[in-house]
Amino acid sequence: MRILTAAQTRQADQATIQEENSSSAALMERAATALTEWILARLSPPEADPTLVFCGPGNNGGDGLVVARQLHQAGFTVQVFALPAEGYSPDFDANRQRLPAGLALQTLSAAALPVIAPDALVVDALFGTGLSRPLTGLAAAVVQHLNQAPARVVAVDMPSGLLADASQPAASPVVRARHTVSFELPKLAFLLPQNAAYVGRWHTVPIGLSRQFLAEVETNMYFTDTALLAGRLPARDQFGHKGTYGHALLLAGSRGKIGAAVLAAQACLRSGVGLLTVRTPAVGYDILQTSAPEAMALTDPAPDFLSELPELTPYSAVGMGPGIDKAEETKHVLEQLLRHAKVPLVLDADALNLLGANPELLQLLPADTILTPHPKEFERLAGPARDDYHRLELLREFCRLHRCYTVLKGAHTCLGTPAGELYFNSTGNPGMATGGSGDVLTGILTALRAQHLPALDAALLGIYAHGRAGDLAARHTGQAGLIAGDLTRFIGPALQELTTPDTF
Ligand SMILES: NC(=O)C1=CN([C@@H]2O[C@H](COP(=O)(O)OP(=O)(O)OC[C@H]3O[C@@H](n4cnc5c(N)ncnc54)[C@H](O)[C@@H]3O)[C@@H](O)[C@H]2O)[C@@H](O)CC1
Ligand SMILES: [K+]
Repeated sequence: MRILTAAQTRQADQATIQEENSSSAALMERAATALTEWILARLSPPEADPTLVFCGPGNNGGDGLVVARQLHQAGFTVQVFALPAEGYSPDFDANRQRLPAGLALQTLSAAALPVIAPDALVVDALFGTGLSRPLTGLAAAVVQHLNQAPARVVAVDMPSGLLADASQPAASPVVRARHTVSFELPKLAFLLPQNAAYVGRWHTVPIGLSRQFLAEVETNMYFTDTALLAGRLPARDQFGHKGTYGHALLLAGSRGKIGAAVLAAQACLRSGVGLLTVRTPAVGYDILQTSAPEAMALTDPAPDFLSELPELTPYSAVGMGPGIDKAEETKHVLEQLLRHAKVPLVLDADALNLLGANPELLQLLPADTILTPHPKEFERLAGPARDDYHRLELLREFCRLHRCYTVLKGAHTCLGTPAGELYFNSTGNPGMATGGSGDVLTGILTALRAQHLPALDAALLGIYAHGRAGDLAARHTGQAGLIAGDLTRFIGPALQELTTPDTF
């Protein structure tokens, strides 16, 4: 699905209203009802006693008034408060009129902010996508008051004070929500680690925004879900043979890190490749032949690290990096690979650190190479970022400049493309923050590229399947107990879910 800016979200609202020939009040009622239902599905009145709803002067506040009315009607003990303002939005005013007699709107004042009981449910409807400047004065004081309360906060659409798609102004407070319930689509802000403490756990509720608008709006940010992946992974050919599915080469491992080569190899084998050859230094030969017997082993003349590039003709894709060393000889292997490879490349780990330390090598990167840095490795490639938003700008620039696909690994792994698009992944869990997880990803991506998938499809599918394998594995191991080797067992099922079925 697409990720919209705040301005595009307003356009989506308008397009929906026009398409349905309805009104913004009707859309507000629908949106707020979806949010009320989200609460009612989780809490009954005694579990949310009292419920305090804090409203701002705009349509986010209007949503809050609707939620307050509906929860009151559902038997919750509700108090509803509004920030004083010179003017309120028309839909706010209309919903103020609709508050039932037993539910009076109280105006907030700095001198008497309401006491919030520890087990209260707080609905934060102060500001949503219309926030246009830093919070100051009473609005800031109310946010700080909510943040000091030990209550459970549910934010309507956005935690108040957070901008949907841009860096936070310094010193502007933001509500720390336990849950954020967003209308229809996630906001960019939810996907960045620096906002996690404000957003809490986020959820989307459908509000029936115009399908046509959402399908056609021009954006360069996407949230990778199964709909976005549909049709990208073809079913296997009835008459296919191992030659049909490519021959991958992995350049991996050094003394003490042959495990990385093994993990990448196992993942590659589990991702549908026809043949796999793994080139390790001599120290890796026995280990690899024993732990990944389906792979062919090719030994480098050096005992402990890679020192020579093998003949590349047999291979349909090459992955380099898992467990390698930063030795000068290995740098030479990388340079030769970049100069001579005529097939797709995947670069990871110390292959990226070698690129970072020798930026002249970046000029040799073949177009459509996939790089898989974590944030620290990315910093070595593209320089330090001021914050998560700036890092995304650097990612866009880097991919454009080097015509490459860069997989910035993290909770919502972000794929940057040469066209300047950003794709945020939707699968995976914190159990995957464990050594070897990245080696598995490199194996998957190399396999998909070896099978002749375009770089974008291979990257999107590989990242998603890697996370999904982690989610499936964690059902058995728990998150803390998950190790990278567990992922390899679930790559097959994850890819199977994504495979385009044969249709009649
Ligand atoms: N437009 C629509 O049809 C719909 C809008 N919805 C809701 O409307 C929200 C957006 O509504 P709005 O565009 O009215 O915006 P908001 O309600 O987020 O905020 C706008 C109001 O806050 C004031 N304001 C902005 N920054 C401020 C600051 N720093 N300090 C003090 N006041 C400030 C503005 O002057 C304006 O009165 C969404 O987040 C969502 O909750 C939903 O009801 C769905 C339908
Ligand atoms: K809010």
